[in-house]
Amino acid sequence: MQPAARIAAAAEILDRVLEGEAAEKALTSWARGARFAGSKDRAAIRDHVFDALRCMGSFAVLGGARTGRGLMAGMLRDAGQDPAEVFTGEGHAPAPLTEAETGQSLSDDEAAWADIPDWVRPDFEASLGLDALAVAKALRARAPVQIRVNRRLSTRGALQAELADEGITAQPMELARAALEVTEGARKLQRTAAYEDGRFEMQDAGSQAICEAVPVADGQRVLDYCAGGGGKSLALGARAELRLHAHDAAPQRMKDLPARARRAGLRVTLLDSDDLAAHGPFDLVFCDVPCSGSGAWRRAPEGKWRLTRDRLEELTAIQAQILDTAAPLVAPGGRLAYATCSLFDAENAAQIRAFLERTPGWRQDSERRLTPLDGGDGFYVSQLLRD
Ligand SMILES: C[S@@+](CC[C@H](N)C(=O)[O-])C[C@H]1O[C@@H](n2cnc3c(N)ncnc32)[C@H](O)[C@@H]1O
Repeated sequence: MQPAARIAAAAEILDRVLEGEAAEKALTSWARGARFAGSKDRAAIRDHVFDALRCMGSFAVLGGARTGRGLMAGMLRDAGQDPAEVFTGEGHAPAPLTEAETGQSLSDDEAAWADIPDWVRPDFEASLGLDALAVAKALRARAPVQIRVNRRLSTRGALQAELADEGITAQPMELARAALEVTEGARKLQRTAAYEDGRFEMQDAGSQAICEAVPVADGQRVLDYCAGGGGKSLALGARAELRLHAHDAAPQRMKDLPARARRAGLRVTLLDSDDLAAHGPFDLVFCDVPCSGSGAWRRAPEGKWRLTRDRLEELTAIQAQILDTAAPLVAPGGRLAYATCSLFDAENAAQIRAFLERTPGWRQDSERRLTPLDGGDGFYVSQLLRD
């Protein structure tokens, strides 16, 4: 496909996303009806769609409309290209832009704020303080690809060399001891023997860093209370001989975890809600709670535009309830790690303050907040100790 035809396809897919269809679904159904598109075409179209979702506010202004065409015209203008050169109507190129589709220019700062929904901005600025504008700018860019070396089975140096043999370039990161950032060949990662054999996992370095911040020791009984696919379980289990247990309110989310754990050389016991108390108490309960996902808006940009004030309030209520339910599962002297991939105080420090106020017998041991300025996604972890 010509570059202009890819832009036309992305515009068509974006129109469906703007009507409410999930981006992944819209991309898949488009690809099904477009057998002529090769893997490079599909990857380029996907990049256009996700770039537009990350920068939907600014691209709509630059392109003159919050439509698939407007967003694509805005994307081209943002990159310093004249959209008229692409919107020619020739072959499979999109039709020429109309007068109504003339966009306005934006400064870098204005573009960054246009890409934070208006209702979010006050909380965003209050939570991030002097970093707010820089973080808003960082959220406009694609997320880097980062992996976690499974230090049970390899080292960063050995894995770096192994990946280099497959044409994949990766650099060690400071943010986490097991993190590598992949700068070339990322699309090949999940087809390598190193991946098949569990020598690395796909995991953002911020996510790794908050797991590394939590101390673990051989023999400890550990519960990953909101385990989902098990990213945190696997990261914790790679560091010590733990008795690992995983739970999720939606148990089907853990369906791949036993196989993932086996590949990583670990064993995890899956627990239903009714079995938790019988298997407790635990030395460590890790609560990677459902949240706004604002720290990961580079990776999952649809969430930024779909989040509402009501949903944020619902999430903070669920988080409080998880803290209240998980805390009694911690043994006396044990630890509860509360983690989010949110940038908002309401889901982070304020949530912990409220828990400590209503729950005697607990104190905060430490707290860490990361933003995309640290090199990975935004994350928060508070570690609480039970008397
Ligand atoms: C942030 S995700 C977990 C991601 C996972 N820990 C990982 O690293 O791959 C949050 C998870 O919490 C689960 N969840 C939602 N409400 C819950 C509740 N009340 N109790 C336990 N888990 C819950 C969701 O089903 C979801 O899988």
